[in-house]
Amino acid sequence: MEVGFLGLGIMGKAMSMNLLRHGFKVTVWNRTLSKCDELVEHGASVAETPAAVVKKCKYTIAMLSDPSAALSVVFGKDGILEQICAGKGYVDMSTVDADTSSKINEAITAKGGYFLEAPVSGSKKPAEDGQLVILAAGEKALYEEVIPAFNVMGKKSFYLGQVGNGAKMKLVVNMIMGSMINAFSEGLVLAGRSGLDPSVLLDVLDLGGIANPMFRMKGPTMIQGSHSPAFPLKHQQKDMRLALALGDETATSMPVAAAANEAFKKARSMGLGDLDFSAVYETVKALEQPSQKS
Ligand SMILES: NC(=O)C1=CN([C@@H]2O[C@H](COP(=O)(O)OP(=O)(O)OC[C@H]3O[C@@H](n4cnc5c(N)ncnc54)[C@H](OP(=O)(O)O)[C@@H]3O)[C@@H](O)[C@H]2O)C=CC1
Ligand SMILES: O=CC(=O)O
Repeated sequence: MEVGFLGLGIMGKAMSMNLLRHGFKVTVWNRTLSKCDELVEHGASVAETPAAVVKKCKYTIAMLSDPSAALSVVFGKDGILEQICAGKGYVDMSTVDADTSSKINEAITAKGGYFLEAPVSGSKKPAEDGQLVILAAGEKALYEEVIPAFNVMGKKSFYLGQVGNGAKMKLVVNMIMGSMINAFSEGLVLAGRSGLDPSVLLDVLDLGGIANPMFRMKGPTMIQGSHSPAFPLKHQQKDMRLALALGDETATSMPVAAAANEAFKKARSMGLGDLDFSAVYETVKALEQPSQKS
């Protein structure tokens, strides 16, 4: 199967590498073209523009940072719309909001193409291991045609119906995740300031009802103050912002998520946006320790 792949960041690189490893013929494009070199070493072809990828491939997958990147690759100069036509499919796996996905869907289908949104749950390591959870919505026929690619990139694919449902599901999941990492950060700092060993807290958590892979994986490096980016904090803050907007639309009160978003914004203002989202821990550590007397 031949596929195009747009966006070779942390996720896109790992996902397209998996496709190559499993025998797919892959044509890649990245805004910073030099990032294509490593994929070429593993057998990929390169195209100069998104339009050139679509011209060459029946199916094109995108994994881009945010709504503005997703829109510019479709609507911009040399973008997807210049070449999409009947018989070609476009699958956007970026995390965006439902409005962005719907705009892209309308434009692609107006040209006769097929569209599927398919954001993913899982980070750098699951992407490398082909263990993502894929949240697809849109054209069912396209979903069925690209299942062989999803099976290589992920461990489970959900088909969620109309365009927008994939985006919404992803935002709900990341809203929960972003709130959890904040509560976890506060717990680690509280343990330390209470004279407890935070690494013992990790062991206690891991044996109880709130044990989870995120605490298990991130806890030890957070305690060391190491936040090498797997999921960049700026993207987690984007997801909180988009989830809160979904909360506005649906009149859903989310005070916990709103507080978590403020913490991520604070982290960005401290220059931590390119680090892993676990760096929100540093904002809690940076808060002045209240005096014991007051
Ligand atoms: N990292 C993770 O753990 C996960 C991330 N996601 C989501 O996946 C998406 C990608 O994440 P990730 O790979 O981590 O992000 P990165 O920041 O590593 O990569 C972002 C990619 O988007 C490209 N890009 C940014 N702006 C534009 C633009 N205006 N036009 C064209 N290309 C652009 C970048 O190109 P360039 O190289 O030129 O900058 C790069 O290829 C995001 O939506 C994120 O929320 C979902 C699940 C997990
Ligand atoms: O979007 C991030 C993830 O870990 O999933």
